[in-house]
Amino acid sequence: MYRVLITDPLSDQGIEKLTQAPDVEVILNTSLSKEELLEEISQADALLVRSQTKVTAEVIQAGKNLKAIGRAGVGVDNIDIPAATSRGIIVVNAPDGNTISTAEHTFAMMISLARNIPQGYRSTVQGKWDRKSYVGVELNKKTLGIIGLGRIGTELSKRARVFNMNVLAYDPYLTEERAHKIGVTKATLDEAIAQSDFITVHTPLTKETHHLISTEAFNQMKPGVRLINCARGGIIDEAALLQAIQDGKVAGAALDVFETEPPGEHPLFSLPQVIATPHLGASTREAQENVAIDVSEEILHILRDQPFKNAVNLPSIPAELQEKLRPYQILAEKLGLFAIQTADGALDEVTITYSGELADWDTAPLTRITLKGALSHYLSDVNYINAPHLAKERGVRVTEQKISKAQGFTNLFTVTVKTNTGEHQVAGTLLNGLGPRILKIDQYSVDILPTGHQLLIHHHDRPGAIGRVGTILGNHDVNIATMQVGRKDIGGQAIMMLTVDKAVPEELLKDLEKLDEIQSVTAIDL
Ligand SMILES: NC(=O)c1ccc[n+]([C@@H]2O[C@H](COP(=O)([O-])OP(=O)(O)OC[C@H]3O[C@@H](n4cnc5c(N)ncnc54)[C@H](O)[C@@H]3O)[C@@H](O)[C@H]2O)c1
Ligand SMILES: O=C(O)CC[C@@H](O)C(=O)O
Repeated sequence: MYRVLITDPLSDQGIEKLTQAPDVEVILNTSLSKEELLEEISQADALLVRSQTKVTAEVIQAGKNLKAIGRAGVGVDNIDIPAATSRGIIVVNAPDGNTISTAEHTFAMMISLARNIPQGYRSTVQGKWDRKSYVGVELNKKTLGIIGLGRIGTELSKRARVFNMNVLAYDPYLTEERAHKIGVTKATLDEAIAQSDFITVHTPLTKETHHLISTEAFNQMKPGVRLINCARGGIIDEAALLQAIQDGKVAGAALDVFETEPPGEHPLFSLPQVIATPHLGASTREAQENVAIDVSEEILHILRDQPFKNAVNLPSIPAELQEKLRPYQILAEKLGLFAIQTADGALDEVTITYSGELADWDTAPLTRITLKGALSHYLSDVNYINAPHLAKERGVRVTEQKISKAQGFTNLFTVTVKTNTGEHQVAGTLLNGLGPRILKIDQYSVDILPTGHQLLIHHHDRPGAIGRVGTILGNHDVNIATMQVGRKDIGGQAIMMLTVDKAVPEELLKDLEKLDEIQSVTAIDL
């Protein structure tokens, strides 16, 4: 039974997938103290939040069984992603479900700002009939600068065009072709800032976007410009905005998000030109249901080891590629684990060479899995999420190579591990209908199923060597399931590769090493 802890209010219908799943126990508690959260998370397999719960490194550390953190929404700034990644916990969000709601809210904020609707409402319900103070401006023929033309920015641009606005869009990833298709003018940041009557930001909050709109930007703006932020507090510098409104440069601002939330008695609220909502962008019945459904499905898929798509701390893999790569996963992991066990010393480098059809695909997911296989020999808490991070932390270089020819096979997968004592290579393939096989250990050809307990013996090719090895295994009551021998030259260097029915005891290895013709013996567990 998987325990899924939900600590922020989510739509009841949205989480039905979880509450009705026979293999899931949902613990719903939206008023946990920090201590209670640390206690509850220690039992949970997954955590589901909106933006209220701060999923800090301490919380993540306490989640001993935690496999996934789901964010019902887009922004994951309340989750310590590096801490989750280094613990191998998958973080998923629901990036699509609240796009329309947030674009509509932004549009509502822009119209409210243009027409002083909140100010007019307040005055009217106070019994006044003040029509002079609230003269607004039309959106028609005005220029709207959109900073960040992602999902929400794009939806907003469609609505702005219907209102006959000229849309200037700045986004480092925006191409002329896409701008043309959407019907906006691609602009530089300076152009969007200097030429717009309304400016709205729709980027994530990052190092680059923190205070992207600050004093320098306000200085470049048209007098009478109006600003909207329904993305993240901190993209607009609030102190600089306050000054720009007081200086008369900015005619108004509509804010749904703040540098600190809740903002309390913010100095901006004393200005009549500022309108505000309490982070309501995604607060619609539809959006909340959508994001809760999306993230619940993702959590279920992760827990059940099924494909999922919205991981924030993993590169996204198209479903078609996932299907192609799936059969190679066992081969990748086993080759990594096999290769590392053939090597002594501290691991410096892992090189994965993809040949044949593999060379044409994005093999990054397989590289992660191979690395997971290799590192799991040393580390207990490694998985394919944290494997690259753990390798980097330990100074292990990881490289991929691609070769179109696969030596007569449809595909060939070679793992080379370099340690401070030498270099070892193991190659394998996926045989159609037969599954994974190890085909080469260093320069020796073999044909082994990558599973179970193996013994790799380097020896001199001498008569009787195989018999003596067999006798020692028999003396230790270890049954040989399969045996293969490979050699370079008659009477030269050779290997024996044995699959045995149980783990090889240490004394057996010592007895084998005593034989004259044996150079090295390695027990390999796959
Ligand atoms: N107010 C709310 O309730 C609410 C609801 C949903 C989303 N959001 C926030 O809205 C923002 C946008 O969400 P989205 O779903 O459109 O995200 P998105 O990822 O689809 O779009 C973000 C865009 O910003 C662009 N970008 C990144 N850095 C940039 C930079 N330095 N300059 C210009 N553009 C840059 C990216 O290229 C991308 O196109 C996020 O911050 C999200 O957290 C707020
Ligand atoms: O949960 C919310 O209401 C806020 C969501 C929003 O900020 C997001 O990033 O998706």
